[in-house]
Amino acid sequence: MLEKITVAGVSVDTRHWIGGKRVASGATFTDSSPIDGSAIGEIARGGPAEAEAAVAAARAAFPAWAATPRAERARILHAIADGVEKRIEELAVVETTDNGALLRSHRRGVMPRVAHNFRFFADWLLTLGHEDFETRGHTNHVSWDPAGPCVLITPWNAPLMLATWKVAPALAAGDTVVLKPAEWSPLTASLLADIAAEAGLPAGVLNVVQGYGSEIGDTLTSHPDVRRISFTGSVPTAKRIAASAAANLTPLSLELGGKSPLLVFADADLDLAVDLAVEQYDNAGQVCLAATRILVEESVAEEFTRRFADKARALTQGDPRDEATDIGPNIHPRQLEKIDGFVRRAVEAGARAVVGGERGDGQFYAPTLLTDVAQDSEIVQEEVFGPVLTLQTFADEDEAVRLANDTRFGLAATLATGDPERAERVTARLVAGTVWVNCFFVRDLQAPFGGSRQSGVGREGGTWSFDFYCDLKNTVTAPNGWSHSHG
Ligand SMILES: NC(=O)C1=CN([C@@H]2O[C@H](COP(=O)(O)OP(=O)(O)OC[C@H]3O[C@@H](n4cnc5c(N)ncnc54)[C@H](O)[C@@H]3O)[C@@H](O)[C@H]2O)C=CC1
Ligand SMILES: O=C(O)/C=C/C=C(\O)C(=O)O
Repeated sequence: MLEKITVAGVSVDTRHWIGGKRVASGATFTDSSPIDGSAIGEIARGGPAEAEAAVAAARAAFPAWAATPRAERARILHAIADGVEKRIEELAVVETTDNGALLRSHRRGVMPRVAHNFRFFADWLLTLGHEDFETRGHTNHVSWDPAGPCVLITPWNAPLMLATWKVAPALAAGDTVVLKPAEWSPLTASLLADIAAEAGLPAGVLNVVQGYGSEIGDTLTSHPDVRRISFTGSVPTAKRIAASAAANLTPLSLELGGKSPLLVFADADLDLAVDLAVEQYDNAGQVCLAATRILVEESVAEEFTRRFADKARALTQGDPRDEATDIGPNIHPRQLEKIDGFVRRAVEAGARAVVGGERGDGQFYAPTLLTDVAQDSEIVQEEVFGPVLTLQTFADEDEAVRLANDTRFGLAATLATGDPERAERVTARLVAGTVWVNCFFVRDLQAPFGGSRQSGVGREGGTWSFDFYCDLKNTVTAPNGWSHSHG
């Protein structure tokens, strides 16, 4: 196995990063590029031994990192952000080669957000107050104690962005980390380990292990020394992780799938509504937040569908490295099979493809809009995670809300309406972690982020991240040194 490979001109270490050292495994797996299916390189394929070593390193590093003053932890997080900013171009080209998402998005949006994740949580840490209050003359002092080693398991659709949402608050909180990136996009996590070491993060505070979740995951998630597990990915994997974590009652944060609705009311600005709908093809539909179920009021459905189809057909699908490309490939041949299976079964069940409905060359799937779909059908109820949207109509607000809420998910919802009172009424009735009104994907790290129902457990973002990654402690001190009062 080559210890270092060159990816789009960037040197990437293919080994694990454990206790401040590169560690190889006897076995490897092949990482391929979704752009053309070519092999990028052989990556270390970790198992229980590497998981044990990484947790041991995180455990050993914990006391010193937890005792590091907040201001120093924040300084190192800012230094990591500096390192990310210096290497935006490298991170962007490597990520695009690895997961096929648009290079222009990585350059201008995603990688700057990666740096921002570190800056935001570094700064937020310094604003976390010590909530002091009084009870019958006694003082209550609430402190945010570091919790311990955390296992962070992340997906392939936005690999470094989603990983650093977890890594940054965990490190800021004074925890140590074992990061397990997805096997379909392992590379930028390795670059992050280099950047963190260069920024002066002590050995063992951040560890990165590579490999298949099915081989390395259970040792990580059932480990008694692990104090927190944060996972983003699919519902079935979340259930396995939760079962494994149950052995030690390890607290979990789960950010899972979605089948979010876009509700278009007749009073909406229809051009805006169409733009919002077409935006759902972003990242080839591989976005948990995507509003994949378009619900349109009957009176404007025909006009909406016509305008949507015109826009969707004008999208450019192709090489994600080209500036002009709107939609790149899907991550893996297996994911493509899955997407195609969903569409074929939907069409067999009576759905009509108004736009797309078929595979393209290589790992591309045509942006697709399906109509004539039943509310209880698979295509309406299950997350496809590809560029496939459905369109249904509704007669009134009650029906819109009923359809919108009628899945097992509750991650997000988007409304297009010109009536602010309607927006307020409908929002109050929706089951969703985030609701956007006449906008989409406006994100702020201060906000709570997560899903209801099977879209997740818990919230991260701002103080909610510190609630999760810290052990909150209340210290009650008696006046004048002592008291036996407990009434
Ligand atoms: N952000 C999201 O909401 C995401 C949703 N998905 C959904 O999941 C479907 C399947 O995609 P997958 O890549 O198979 O997702 P997955 O949920 O299996 O993988 C996500 C991460 O979990 C790890 N993992 C897998 N099994 C594990 C185990 N037993 N213990 C610990 N970690 C484990 C993987 O290695 C990867 O790092 C997609 O079609 C999509 O519907 C996938 C990725 C992200
Ligand atoms: O970029 C964000 O703010 C959120 C992204 C979330 C996903 O893409 C996901 O988990 O799939």
